[in-house]
Amino acid sequence: MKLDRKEILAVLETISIAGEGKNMVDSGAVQNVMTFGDEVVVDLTLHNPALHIKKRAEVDIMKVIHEKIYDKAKIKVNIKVETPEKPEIKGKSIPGISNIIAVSSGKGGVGKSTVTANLAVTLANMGFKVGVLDADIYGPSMPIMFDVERARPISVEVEGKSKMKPITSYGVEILSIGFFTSPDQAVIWRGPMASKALNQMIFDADWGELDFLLLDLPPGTGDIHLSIMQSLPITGAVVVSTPQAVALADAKKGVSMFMSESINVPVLGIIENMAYFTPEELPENKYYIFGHEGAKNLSRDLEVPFLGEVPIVQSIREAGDYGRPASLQEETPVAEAFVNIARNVVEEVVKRNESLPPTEAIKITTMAGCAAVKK
Ligand SMILES: Nc1ncnc2c1ncn2[C@@H]1O[C@H](COP(=O)(O)OP(=O)(O)OP(=O)(O)O)[C@@H](O)[C@H]1O
Repeated sequence: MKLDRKEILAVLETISIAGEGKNMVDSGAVQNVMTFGDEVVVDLTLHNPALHIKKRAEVDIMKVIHEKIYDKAKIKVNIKVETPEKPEIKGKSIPGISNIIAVSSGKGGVGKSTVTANLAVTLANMGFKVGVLDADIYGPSMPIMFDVERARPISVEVEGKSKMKPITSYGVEILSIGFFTSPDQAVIWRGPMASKALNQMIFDADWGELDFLLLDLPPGTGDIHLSIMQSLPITGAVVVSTPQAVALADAKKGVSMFMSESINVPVLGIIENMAYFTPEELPENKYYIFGHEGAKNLSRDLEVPFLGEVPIVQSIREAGDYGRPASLQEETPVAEAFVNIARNVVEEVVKRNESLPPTEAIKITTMAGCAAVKK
């Protein structure tokens, strides 16, 4: 059987590289196709070094040729990765902080702060050094969730400089924008103001050595996020969503914000909160009141890892209000859910650090009209 190069190109025009809109021929990913009898060699250039994207491209090419042209074709796919020059500036390195993980949600109220607090204590219990920076300027909730509402960070002298000392609770170092405002005071933060305050809480604080600094972002995808990501070298982002369609639509926007070319923060994965309701006394009974596996399906569609699910449990809400994250109650389904999520997050961070260079603070180049960015 003699394979025809043009026919091969035509079928490759029906598939695309994950995360790219155009088909792989029009996008320029297919550099060359050669045929020798029943053999095909496809040279592919990708811009994303992620292993799963390479694998998926290879599998798709083989499948489409086998299915549509010749089922016994011998196919070889040569993949070259060319990372495009990114519009990034070197971020100030933060001595001692190994990984900054932004926890975000497209929609408010989906449990982003609850997930951040529980993930933090779980990681700390696993032996990691963990900090939480509560950047939720619209409603900082870490002081309540960690029962340190009245605490005020003190200033300490570090190498001749005065630094803010984070508050420690349940083995986690915490700084919150809420420590500097009174609970009933409405503070209107503009992007640059908030990012200045956050910068101080990162660079002028005595965090010590941290394996993970979790950043509890405000909900949404506003210019405040761009300001924050412009000034901090974020390792990766985690997106929290509930399963219902309205939340998923916003989570999708959140993921695409991080993945957009101008922001380019790796998405470590999606966490499904309030995945199902389970009565404490009957943990086997699951009621999918907000829909079934919505966030899991979204992560499959967007080709980002699914990091795990958290049920709706009364004790999670009570523990949040009481100021002792629910996952501290060991050997409960909630604690197990967070151990699973924490393991997946660590695994994704390790993978990310192996496959990509350190994230630098991002210079936003396409922000015409955005109040947060001074040109
Ligand atoms: N899995 C859960 N089970 C029960 N209650 C939960 C769960 N997750 C969150 N909650 C509760 O839902 C409420 C909102 O959660 P949380 O404040 O974490 O949301 P958020 O997404 O951070 O909100 P915001 O938009 O203010 O940032 C809280 O009362 C919290 O205790």
